[in-house]
Amino acid sequence: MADTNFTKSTDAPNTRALTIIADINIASLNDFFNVETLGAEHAQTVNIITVAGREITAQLLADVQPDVLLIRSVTPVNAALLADNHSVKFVGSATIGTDHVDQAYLAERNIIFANAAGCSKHSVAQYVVTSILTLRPQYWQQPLVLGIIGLGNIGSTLAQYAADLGWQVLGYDPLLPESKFNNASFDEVIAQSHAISLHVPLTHTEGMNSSPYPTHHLIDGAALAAMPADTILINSARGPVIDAAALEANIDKTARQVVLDVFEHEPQITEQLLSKLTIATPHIAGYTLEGKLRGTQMIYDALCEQFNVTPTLSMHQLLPVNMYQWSELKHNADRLVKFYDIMRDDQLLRKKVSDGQVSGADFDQLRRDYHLRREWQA
Ligand SMILES: NC(=O)C1=CN([C@@H]2O[C@H](COP(=O)(O)OP(=O)(O)OC[C@H]3O[C@@H](n4cnc5c(N)ncnc54)[C@H](O)[C@@H]3O)[C@@H](O)[C@H]2O)C=CC1
Ligand SMILES: O=C(O)C(=O)[C@H](O)COP(=O)(O)O
Repeated sequence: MADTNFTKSTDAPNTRALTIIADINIASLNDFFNVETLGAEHAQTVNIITVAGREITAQLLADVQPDVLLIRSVTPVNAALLADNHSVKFVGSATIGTDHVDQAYLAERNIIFANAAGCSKHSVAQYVVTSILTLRPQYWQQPLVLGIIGLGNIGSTLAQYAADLGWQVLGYDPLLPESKFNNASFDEVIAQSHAISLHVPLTHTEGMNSSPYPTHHLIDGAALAAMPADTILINSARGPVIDAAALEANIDKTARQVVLDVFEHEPQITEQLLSKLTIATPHIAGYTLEGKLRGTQMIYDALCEQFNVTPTLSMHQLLPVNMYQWSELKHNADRLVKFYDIMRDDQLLRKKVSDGQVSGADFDQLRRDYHLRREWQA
């Protein structure tokens, strides 16, 4: 069994340097990971090497041999990444999704893994409410039937916002018991909703992330054909949950309004697909200050647990005052859609089209330079 003790036997206590390789897009890394916040008995110095998530490679991990790897969603963590590394004891992903991490392999290597479940659930749910009310302001006055596929942290948070707005929720989640919101079949959600929002993990029929209810291409040509043409479709889960080719064909036929924050072939997007979407954003549904800091906090807390130290930093010490209350916004049509100007994010993405596509580099740059918005307080 691999050694999970962070203190190497050759190091005298208190002379230990802790080396962390981290995705540069993790918020407030230096605030959360330093000698004071991790406990001086574990690290007299903390070296953080920040790298773009897509540039965290097997070679880098073999050369640096860090103790800790902190990632977001764009770094696949698997045997290929870690085969020549013998030092990593802890991998933290400051994200909700875990489809990029081979957790069985990490367990085999006795490497502790932590993610940030639920960290941006309000941010993503607020993105969805904002997109619907931006596209169809009439639903301030009229009840909307909102279909929600996946009723975990994000789906159930969205369902609560919908209920607060007087909307009807048709929810489908085969892995949860029936409930007030988990009240419909997949076919009913598809056929009877005015808007459908997807909040499932990316899973497959076999291999890593396999599930009895796989979500890869869950929305395929057949599902799209059964969906009324005026139903809005929103995907802020993972791109491959929708079959992109079938989606393009369906939009050509129905002129459906489609909102995508995630794309099957992310980070590239073709101009052809983009031109058919009503709202398109570069995977930023969860990018609020609160959502990102909560993600960092959660992996910091998990590392502290491994070190057996009490966390000393709370994200609330880093957050500016937040005066935005759902109890006020939900009664004020104008203020809610101005609170988050989703069309600005859409336009910034469209401006990046060049030679028939948005390149991966431009997509990533928009995300790196994103002005983190605020969450409204539920
Ligand atoms: N666009 C963005 O910025 C973000 C995207 N995400 C994505 O959203 C996904 C969902 O996030 P959470 O709600 O926090 O996850 P969660 O794990 O709390 O909930 C997911 C739910 O989906 C259900 N589910 C699984 N397979 C299903 C199927 N075939 N049909 C219907 N329901 C199914 C599960 O039972 C679970 O209740 C994440 O896995 C991630 O990929 C998460 C955060 C930010
Ligand atoms: O939490 C998740 O899951 C997400 O999709 C993130 O919000 C986006 O993560 P990054 O792509 O910034 O790693």
